[in-house]
Amino acid sequence: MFKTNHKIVLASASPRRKELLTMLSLPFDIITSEVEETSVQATTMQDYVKGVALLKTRDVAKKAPDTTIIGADTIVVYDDELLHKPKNREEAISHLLRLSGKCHAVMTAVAIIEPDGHETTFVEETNVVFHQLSQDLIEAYVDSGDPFDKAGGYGIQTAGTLLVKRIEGDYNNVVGLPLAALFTQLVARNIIQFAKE
Ligand SMILES: Cc1cn([C@H]2C[C@H](O)[C@@H](COP(=O)(O)OP(=O)(O)OP(=O)(O)O)O2)c(=O)[nH]c1=O
Repeated sequence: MFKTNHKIVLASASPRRKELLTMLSLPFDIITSEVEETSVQATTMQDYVKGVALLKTRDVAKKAPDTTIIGADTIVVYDDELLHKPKNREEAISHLLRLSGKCHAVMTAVAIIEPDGHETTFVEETNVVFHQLSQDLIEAYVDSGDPFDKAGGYGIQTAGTLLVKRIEGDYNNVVGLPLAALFTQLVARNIIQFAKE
């Protein structure tokens, strides 16, 4: 469907991002970054998440010259607060209790760094409304182990889908990579083209 003459690297250890990028049917490698995400200072959540995505992507760009690097970061924001990946059972339960019956925002920032150093960043936002959750459902879900590697403490693509009443925006953005918006940027930057037969 598409073609590229760029060597593309995904700067992510997330299996979900790998799966989503695979949907473009273009070859890419994975190189993960080792940066400390907490070092980013920003005045808005959008700037914060962009800063983290850029930090990871720049770190990988240093290790992989002559390539186009794509990196991302996903945050869950409720009531102007960041709900990080839960560190333990209590924190996972507390995140889900807070989100129960309410609407929160999932923001994913994407950074693209081209071989000449050109940087593109953007943030995509999806609103997610949770059902009113019972304590039994919250505990059973937390005890499944699913929340711990995920921002906000749930995965919409796994059993966490049971928590979700509705969403407004791109589903893939919640999973970790707004593929349609990324595609638009890759075409606009002429990194990928339509492969006409
Ligand atoms: C809200 C939500 C988050 N997540 C995941 C997406 C991200 O992988 C993770 C947020 O953590 P990130 O720090 O964005 O990503 P990561 O640490 O998994 O991977 P890397 O930094 O190497 O790219 O939460 C889901 O899988 N489903 C969901 O519904």
